[in-house]
Amino acid sequence: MSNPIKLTIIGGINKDGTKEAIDRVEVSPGDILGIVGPTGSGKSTLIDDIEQLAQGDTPTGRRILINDEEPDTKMRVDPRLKLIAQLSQNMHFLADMTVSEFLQMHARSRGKDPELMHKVIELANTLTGEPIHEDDPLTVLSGGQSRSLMTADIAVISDSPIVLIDEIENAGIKKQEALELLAGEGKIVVVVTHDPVLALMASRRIVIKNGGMNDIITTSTEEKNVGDRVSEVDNWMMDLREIIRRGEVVEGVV
Ligand SMILES: Nc1ncnc2c1ncn2[C@@H]1O[C@H](COP(=O)(O)OP(=O)(O)OP(=O)(O)O)[C@@H](O)[C@H]1O
Repeated sequence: MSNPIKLTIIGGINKDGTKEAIDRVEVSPGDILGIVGPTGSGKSTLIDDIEQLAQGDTPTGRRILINDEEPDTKMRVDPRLKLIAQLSQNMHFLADMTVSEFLQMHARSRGKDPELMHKVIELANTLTGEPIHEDDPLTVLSGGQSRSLMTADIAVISDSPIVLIDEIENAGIKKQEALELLAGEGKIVVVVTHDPVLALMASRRIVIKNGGMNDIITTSTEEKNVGDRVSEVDNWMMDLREIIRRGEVVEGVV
């Protein structure tokens, strides 16, 4: 498991240069934090600030603290320290190798047991309806398979304690399970989304307006229950899509 850390976002300025309403957000290991807001409001910009460990040197003027301290320069520039992993909608593999070769290589590069690849594939297959096989070439994986594999890879092999997720609405994966898997590993998960399954799984969500963190909403029990129901429907849709894709007949599921 990665070393658990605490993440703090110190507020900066809105697009018009005024101070943003929320001036401090603290996130603990295992927390899921949502980011919502209209198109163009500044959601991805907040994700970018976290990714870059901004220190007042981006247009927002925000600062990111790790364990209550300004991260040292090494942490900001050395990719091997890999504090942060990212998952996004447009995720495809370009490497000409098989799933098992890739996972073994990744495990070795992180000083881990290459046999962990079995666990990654097994977990990835709980997140997608289209099974992934060890010998599949990476380039033939569908979008859903790629994202499932990356999610399981981040959970099992990567040490990154923070995972940033930007819009995985049409992911083709069991989204609730994917987030639970990552947060269950003690990672901090920050997710930009309007998808009720994801937004309502977060314990809190930051509302972005005019470039700034305008509000922060704590998810109520009622919202959590709604989220669980939506997730069931979502998984059901995914299963149905898979049955239809395989050319089978939908029966006995109502
Ligand atoms: N606090 C800020 N100060 C100055 N510019 C900002 C600020 N926040 C966002 N911007 C700028 O506003 C534009 C839109 O931001 P961004 O792409 O983050 O929005 P978004 O909410 O992710 O949009 P979408 O929903 O379309 O993905 C960008 O050009 C970004 O640089």
